[in-house]
Amino acid sequence: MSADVPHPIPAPYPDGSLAVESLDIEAQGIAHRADGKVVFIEGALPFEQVSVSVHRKKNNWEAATATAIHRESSQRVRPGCPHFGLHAGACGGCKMQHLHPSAQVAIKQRVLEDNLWHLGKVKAETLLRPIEGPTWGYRYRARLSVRHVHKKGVVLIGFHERKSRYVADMGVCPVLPPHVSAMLGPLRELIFGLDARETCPQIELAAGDTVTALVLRHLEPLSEDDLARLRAFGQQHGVQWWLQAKGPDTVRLLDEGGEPLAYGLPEFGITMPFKPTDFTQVNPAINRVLVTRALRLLDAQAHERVIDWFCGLGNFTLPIATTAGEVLGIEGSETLVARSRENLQRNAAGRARPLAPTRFAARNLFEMTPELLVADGTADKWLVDPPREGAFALAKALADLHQQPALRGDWLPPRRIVYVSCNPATLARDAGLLVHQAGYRCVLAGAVNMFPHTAHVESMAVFELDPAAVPGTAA
Ligand SMILES: C[S@@+](CC[C@H](N)C(=O)[O-])C[C@H]1O[C@@H](n2cnc3c(N)ncnc32)[C@H](O)[C@@H]1O
Ligand code: SF4
Repeated sequence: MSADVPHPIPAPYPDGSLAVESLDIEAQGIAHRADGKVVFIEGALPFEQVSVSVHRKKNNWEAATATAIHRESSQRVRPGCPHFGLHAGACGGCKMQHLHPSAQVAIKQRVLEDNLWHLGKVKAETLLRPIEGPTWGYRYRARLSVRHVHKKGVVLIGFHERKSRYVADMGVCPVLPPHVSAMLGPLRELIFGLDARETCPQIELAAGDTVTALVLRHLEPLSEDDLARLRAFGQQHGVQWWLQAKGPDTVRLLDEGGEPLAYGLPEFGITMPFKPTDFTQVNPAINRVLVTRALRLLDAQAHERVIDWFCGLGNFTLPIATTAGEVLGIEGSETLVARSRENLQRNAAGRARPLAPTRFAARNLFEMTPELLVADGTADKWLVDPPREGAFALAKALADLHQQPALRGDWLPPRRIVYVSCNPATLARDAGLLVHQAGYRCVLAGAVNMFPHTAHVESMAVFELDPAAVPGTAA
């Protein structure tokens, strides 16, 4: 737990109730006792006066739950989902539905700034306006657990309950697309009616712009009757069934044919077909804004070479190829690299302005070295979009090359880096390396509300090379 405490600290009230000062990213209110002890309070919001019940005590902090709210925050709103709450059995999928969405975004922005400063000793010169989108019906990807509860004679399909491995009893889920939320009841009935209802532990949702795919994980072969039940459900609800017998490589379509799963980036005239287990961004509306903003910040020119690190299936690479002179996309998964090559071919045809020459390569980027970086060649600009672990080896190789010019030869570092992050802690760590050891300035940073109502913080930051740091790199 960490507390970001503004000063002066409001005193507790004489009746023992507490004055809530701020909120942490787990949506716990933060207050102080008279002796300075920090209290993390579930269900409390900043500027509220609350009574609490303490359930954990340490020397310098306590964990508590709000039992009464004596003065309510103007940012408190009615949760939009009946399964949201603090009680046992409440769904653990969302943490902040009781807080106005704009206040949620403000917290995420502050978490980003705090991380940059505390972990990287970096302060962005300018803060980007946070990227916001729809707060409901946004979640086009989800992994739902399935349990047959004998005692109750039901099948549950949902996220886990708060702080528990039990599956929440979810009748609806307003963060899922409305047609998927409406399908949860019939889906429970379908699985309950399967011969294999004991051996299907998970359903994965992957929705594209027009196709909704469900991947059924099954531990035993499915009977012909079960396959017929799945087909009938698919036809009735407009669902494309995929089956997964073992690992992700075993995923296959139940019935070949039909429209491919795909999402569009219409601003760039690009369509991206994908398989339901490929990495795609969870929130397609935010993804469109994210890609457009990243491209605007990158500002790739026709004479420039750009490298897209951790490129996935080419979500940024192909849009970059609409303006840049040459693009290289590098990614760890061979499957995604193969898919990105197919997507390049598919999108290259029939364009008024041809896509720039674009290559893809598969490589483990956690093992990047200065030598490998030099071998990838000079690029004017980089787009970096790593997984939660961040891009430490990449930033470290850049720092090593900065500090040991003899390793560089003719190679030059990128003048600009647009870094898209799904973990502010690793972004801050990498930003610290870039700014303090590789000759960059952090010129912009801002939060991206990819997952409204959750504690998840996406963000982006832009780094500019100080031309004085490396001769020959002025724009
Ligand atoms: C946040 S996703 C971004 C993908 C893509 N830029 C997009 O927007 O869809 C991170 C990507 O990093 C890839 N990845 C994870 N670990 C990796 C590694 N060690 N080396 C290279 N790529 C890796 C994942 O396969 C995934 O495609
Ligand atoms: S994940 Fe869905 S069901 Fe769970 S609280 Fe959020 S909106 Fe409700």
